[in-house]
Amino acid sequence: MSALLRLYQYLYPPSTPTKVDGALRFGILGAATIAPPALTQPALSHPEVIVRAVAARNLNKAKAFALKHNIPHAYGGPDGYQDLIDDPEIDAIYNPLPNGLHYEWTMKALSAGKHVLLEKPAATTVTDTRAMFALAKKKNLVLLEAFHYRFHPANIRLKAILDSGELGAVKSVDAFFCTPKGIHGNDDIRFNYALGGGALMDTGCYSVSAVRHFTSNSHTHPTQSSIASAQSAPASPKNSKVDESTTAHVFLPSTSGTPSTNNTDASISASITCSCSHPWKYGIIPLTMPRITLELEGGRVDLSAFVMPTLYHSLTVSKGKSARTEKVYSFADFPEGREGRNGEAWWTTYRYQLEAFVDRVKGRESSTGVWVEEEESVANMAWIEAIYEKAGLGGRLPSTYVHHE
Ligand SMILES: NC(=O)C1=CN([C@@H]2O[C@H](COP(=O)(O)OP(=O)(O)OC[C@H]3O[C@@H](n4cnc5c(N)ncnc54)[C@H](OP(=O)(O)O)[C@@H]3O)[C@@H](O)[C@H]2O)C=CC1
Ligand SMILES: O=C1OC[C@@H](O)[C@H](O)[C@H]1O
Repeated sequence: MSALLRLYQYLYPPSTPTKVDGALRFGILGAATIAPPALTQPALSHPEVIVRAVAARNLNKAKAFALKHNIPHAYGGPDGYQDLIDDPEIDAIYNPLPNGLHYEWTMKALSAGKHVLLEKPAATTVTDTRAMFALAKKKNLVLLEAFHYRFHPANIRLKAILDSGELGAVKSVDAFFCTPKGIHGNDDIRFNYALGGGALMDTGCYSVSAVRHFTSNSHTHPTQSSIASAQSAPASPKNSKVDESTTAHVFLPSTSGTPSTNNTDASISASITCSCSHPWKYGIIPLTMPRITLELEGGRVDLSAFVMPTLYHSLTVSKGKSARTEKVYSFADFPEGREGRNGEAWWTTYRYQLEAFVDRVKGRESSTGVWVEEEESVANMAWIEAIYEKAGLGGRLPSTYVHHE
């Protein structure tokens, strides 16, 4: 299937099934740019998902968004977000608010008994991240940090290749994800410190997540010696705590789950590059596509477009002079076949993620076999905090919201 056909089928899903009884009814907090690709579009092809309402600070904005995306209810005004959360016909909240508001509104949603699909990065601090998961646990609710890339078969296949031992132990990893200069305006949430902005928070959180996941260090926290170096370029002198770009070189233990105590030969060397304002090559070519490369004892693996593999990606395994390239758009592309796993080649990372989220809420085993656990979200935040400290920018502002349960 070609990239064009996948794009067409993404835009016009070949099946838009009738919603079943007991479908999960979502409410969206904010008429955010990411909400259509991450939720309303994937919901079209999911028989168990209904997007019931959207809330925006301005009611007219909410109504326009609702009309455009075929959402039956809109909330607005100063109480709009809370009204949406309190709607008894809503079971789950999608939270794509600015990072600095993730904690407050996730706590409020959980408090009201709603499951939460929470945009990345989970919050601005480790403490706030832990508190959200503690409340979810207490309330027996599902809370997922939306690291959508993890649910796509291309990334699942990459992890399977690494875990198979075919190439031996990982020696180093390099993860890159940037957005081109000018894509985000100066008033974008990404350049706002009070709202949890910064490149490491934005695209960098994927690279931090990916280097940890693919080296089997999902639960590993940083130690004093694990960040070898980190440099951040502030967005502007006025905006000196917001990084326009960050590069970091870190060490991860070569065995899963054992925190690194020093940068020994046994450590995996990882490099992370992110930017919200990456220069265009020759002024016209945006060299910003996400990519991850792992060097192992017996070869090398490259996955292009690891954050957005649906339209096109390339998973290349090189051993000495030989190389093979795999394309893994659905589980049917796995060498062993799909083995009862759901998915179509045109499904985006968000669609696979939605499948897993619904499975989890319904108490079913995930058909993607993937989940982003609480401890992974907490550890990711810890690495982000530690890299910012090393780069001299200090941590992000904790939320000022005080939750009373
Ligand atoms: N999973 C993914 O691929 C992506 C995830 N993201 C994540 O999603 C979140 C939103 O990103 P994005 O959609 O690009 O951002 P937008 O700026 O488009 O949306 C943010 C929403 O937050 C609301 N909001 C509430 N308070 C404020 C405030 N004080 N200032 C600005 N906005 C406010 C606005 O809602 P209202 O409509 O009420 O005015 C707005 O719609 C971030 O956490 C980001 O990291 C972003 C892009 C891709
Ligand atoms: O999560 C994201 O993915 C896509 C990027 O363009 C965006 O800046 C980031 O928020």
